[in-house]
Amino acid sequence: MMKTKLSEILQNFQKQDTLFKTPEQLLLCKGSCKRFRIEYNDPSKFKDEMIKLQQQYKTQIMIAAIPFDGRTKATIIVPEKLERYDKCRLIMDLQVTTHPLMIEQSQTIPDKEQFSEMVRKAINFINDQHFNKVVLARTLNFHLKDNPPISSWLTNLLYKNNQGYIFSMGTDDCQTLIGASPELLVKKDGAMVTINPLAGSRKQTFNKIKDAYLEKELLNSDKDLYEHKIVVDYMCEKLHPYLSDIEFNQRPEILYTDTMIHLSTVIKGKLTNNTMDALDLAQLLHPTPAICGEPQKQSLHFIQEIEPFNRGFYTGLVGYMDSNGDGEWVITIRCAAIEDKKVTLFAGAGIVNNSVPNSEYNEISAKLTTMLDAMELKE
Ligand SMILES: C=C(O[C@@H]1C=C(C(=O)O)C=C[C@H]1O)C(=O)O
Repeated sequence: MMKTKLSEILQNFQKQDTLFKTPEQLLLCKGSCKRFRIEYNDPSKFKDEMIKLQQQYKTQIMIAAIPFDGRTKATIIVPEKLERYDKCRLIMDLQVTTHPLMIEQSQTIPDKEQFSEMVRKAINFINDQHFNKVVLARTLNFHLKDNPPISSWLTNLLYKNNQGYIFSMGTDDCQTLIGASPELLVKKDGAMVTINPLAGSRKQTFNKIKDAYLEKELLNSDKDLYEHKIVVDYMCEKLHPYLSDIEFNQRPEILYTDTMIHLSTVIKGKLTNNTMDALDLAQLLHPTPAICGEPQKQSLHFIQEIEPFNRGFYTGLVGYMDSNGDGEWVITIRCAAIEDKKVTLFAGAGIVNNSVPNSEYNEISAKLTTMLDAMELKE
């Protein structure tokens, strides 16, 4: 079997190219592709557009980035030439690359005080029974002196996140979306459907004894188990009409990322309705309470009102679908949006009635480290 070095694949990777790596395979589109920006006000219209493009260009695989909400257009990539590598064909020969950055300006939006105020407001709304959970986010903004070294950052993300879903995609002529998400929203492979919600988090300490303690603490924390259960219950309720033989453990498991420890539940089932494709399933679930809230409508409205920025692609979806309707969609977290020399990092945390503003702020700082580490920066 011919093997390929990952370092060779990444050579000359440009900000407009597309890479999507799952734990099993890597999709790559270097050079020419067709890129479409499509309104996302109405998910079913977006779906129609995607199918139309698939038929028009007779393409095997389409890659797309779907925004958090209708304020941002989605991006569909129709590759002219797509390379697909199975994991077993890849030689993981990457090394951390160092690329010192000159930062002209940096800013946290919202700042600590504003964020704490947002959390307190959310808790008031929860106590007044407007919703049970809401996910609030913050951003870290950098203005660089030079063009961002995207291929170095991508190399570092790939090096450090062996288990995750790594992506870099030109979402517009001058925009790039890059990140390493640990969260699979949905995978469809024939009739088999897998979803893997995460919710409930601790910052990894990299000390075995302390991390083992944190694992235990997470697995026994009523607050985190409740946050997690809200997501699992929502997923099961949404999928129930379309899946049979739904299987999952009643108690969540532990999942490690490069920086975090999460509660995780793998849910598997068999599609009973063979007209549903991977995008239908993703749109059925998005936005989940792992990144929005519960109930969806009220928490979404709260987020749109209170967060002092537009999430754009953050907490949206990135993934692919093939001409059989199979594909994988992951939640766009642990990511950055790059526009020329401006880089915006995003992260969020689930708020429930007994959340503590300072802990949520720190949890977000920990989540931001995935991108900061790749950029060799500190908050
Ligand atoms: C919202 C984010 O992460 C989500 C929120 C989590 C939580 O609140 O515990 C855990 C994983 C993700 O579902 C993020 O990383 O930005």
